Amino acid sequence: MLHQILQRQAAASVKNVLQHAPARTSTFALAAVSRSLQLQAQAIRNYSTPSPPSSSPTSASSTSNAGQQPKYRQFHSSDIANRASEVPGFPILEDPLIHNHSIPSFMVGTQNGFLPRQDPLDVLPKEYEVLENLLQQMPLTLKDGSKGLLALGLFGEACKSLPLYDLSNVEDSELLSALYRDYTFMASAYLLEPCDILYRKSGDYGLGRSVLPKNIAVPLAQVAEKIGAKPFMEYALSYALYNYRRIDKSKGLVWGNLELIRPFSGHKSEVGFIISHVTMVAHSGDLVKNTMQTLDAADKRNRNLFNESLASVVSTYEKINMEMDTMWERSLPADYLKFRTFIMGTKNQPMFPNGVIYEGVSDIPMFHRGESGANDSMVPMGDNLLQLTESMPSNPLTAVLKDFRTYRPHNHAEFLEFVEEKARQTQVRHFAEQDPNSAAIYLAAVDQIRNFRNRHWNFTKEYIIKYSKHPVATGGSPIVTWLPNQLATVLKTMQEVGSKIDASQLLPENKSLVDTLTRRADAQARILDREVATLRTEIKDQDRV
Ligand code: HEM
Repeated sequence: MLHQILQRQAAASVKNVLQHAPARTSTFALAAVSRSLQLQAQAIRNYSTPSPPSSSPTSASSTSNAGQQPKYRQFHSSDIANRASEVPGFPILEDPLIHNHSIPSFMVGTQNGFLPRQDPLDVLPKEYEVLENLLQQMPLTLKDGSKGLLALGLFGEACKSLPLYDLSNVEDSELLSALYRDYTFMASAYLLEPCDILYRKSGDYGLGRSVLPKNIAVPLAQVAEKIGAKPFMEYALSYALYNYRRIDKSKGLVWGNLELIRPFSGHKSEVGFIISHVTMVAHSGDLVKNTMQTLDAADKRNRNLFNESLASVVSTYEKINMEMDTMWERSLPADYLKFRTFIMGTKNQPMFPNGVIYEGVSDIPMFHRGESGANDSMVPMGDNLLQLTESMPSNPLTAVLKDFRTYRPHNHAEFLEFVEEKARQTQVRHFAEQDPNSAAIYLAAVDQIRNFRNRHWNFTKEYIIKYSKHPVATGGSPIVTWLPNQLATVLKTMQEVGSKIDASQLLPENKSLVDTLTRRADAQARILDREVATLRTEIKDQDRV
């Protein structure tokens, strides 16, 4: 396929640039004692803002701030400081500290990347067995092939048997993460059960339940506050990245060795959909490492190291994009809408015009975006490193992009902010553009983000728009206009960068690389404009965000 050939050409040419570059003059030093001390202070600042003392979950006042961004509980951070690598200004774990149960499960690392530090806890302890059993009986199709509570329309009724668990004494971060995942599954299944029933009958979603009962709402708000999350299903903290089990514990996070912990539907395509995210994010440790090296090289104005590090960013994104391409066969387009209902949100969704009241938590209705890959951190990291975020148009669609960045583990959000700020300070794009062959690598890196977003736009057309005229995606963004807002910016950046490169200074292979990438960006920009114009006439409310 053309795009794969072009990808390979890009990688080969980037390698070529490097082969012709003078030998490296410095190496990236990962650990420095003085830095470690600063990191210790930083880590303690990041993780020790104490939360207010928790009281009984049955008291409304104890969790009344659950709709806002909660405070963070006290974490013991000495381990973080000792095992964090030298990075200019952000503690990144070199060692995921898998035995540590007092720091957050999600912390950016060079091994675990954006995945949790330890594999998710797959079965709840015995004291939560009613919750565990409900979740086991919940999916549309159970493991033995029989119909589960959601298929029978009995889930809401069955929830009445759930005790009001008091989570005020739970401090173990692994257990907190599992409880958060499981209560968010309970909440989404409960709120969206009527929509799924109607959708299966008529293709319409109707209205969801507007009150979350206190035996789900209170413990959910409580656990969300403890881990610093919103009290609603999230991409990383619940549905996708805290929802896999290794079949053989000694083997890697690869397709064939992973199964799902919590399905909504139990359909093979749901497994493929979720696990494909995990196998992509399994490469994110390298992405973090290479991103940090690129920032460090730009900071030091070390051209050779910059070229080498940015080329490694390109090749890591290439692996991630190749993994993404397997989605087509792991999760079939015609199946997607069979399980998608349950990952919808309560914000910007016609099914929840008045939001949701969390009984026993607050009388003010809450609105939350639904689970979405938009809350993955790999592309936002690339956007920030390559300074694409600051090129996004100033409009309500870009405001949605920024809002999505608050729906992720706190440490990921802080890391993204750090990368954005550091890239701005060191002027990554400008530094790349000062040298034509660096600019060629920069263009190849932006092209990987294009590759991701373009395939992704194809997914959206083939898995969703082909089968549904519902105007908003699971995260609450307008289905036709939001993704193209970002893809168009990427294409425009490629056109700009490509047109400024002095071709006479390029290695011969890079001449054709730059030419091919720039021309393709031109063509895609024209096609995208036409597609969006047509789809806007077919699907309503595309200007509403
Ligand atoms: C069948 C496959 C997929 C479909 C149909 C799909 C659909 C969507 C849709 C409709 C959005 C718009 C945001 C919203 O939810 O409101 C979105 C955003 C996003 N998704 Fe996916 N997605 C798929 C797979 C993936 C995978 C495997 C990843 C990998 C991490 C991913 C990452 C993203 C990202 C990063 C965004 C934000 C895009 C941007 O910034 O331009 N998605 N997705």
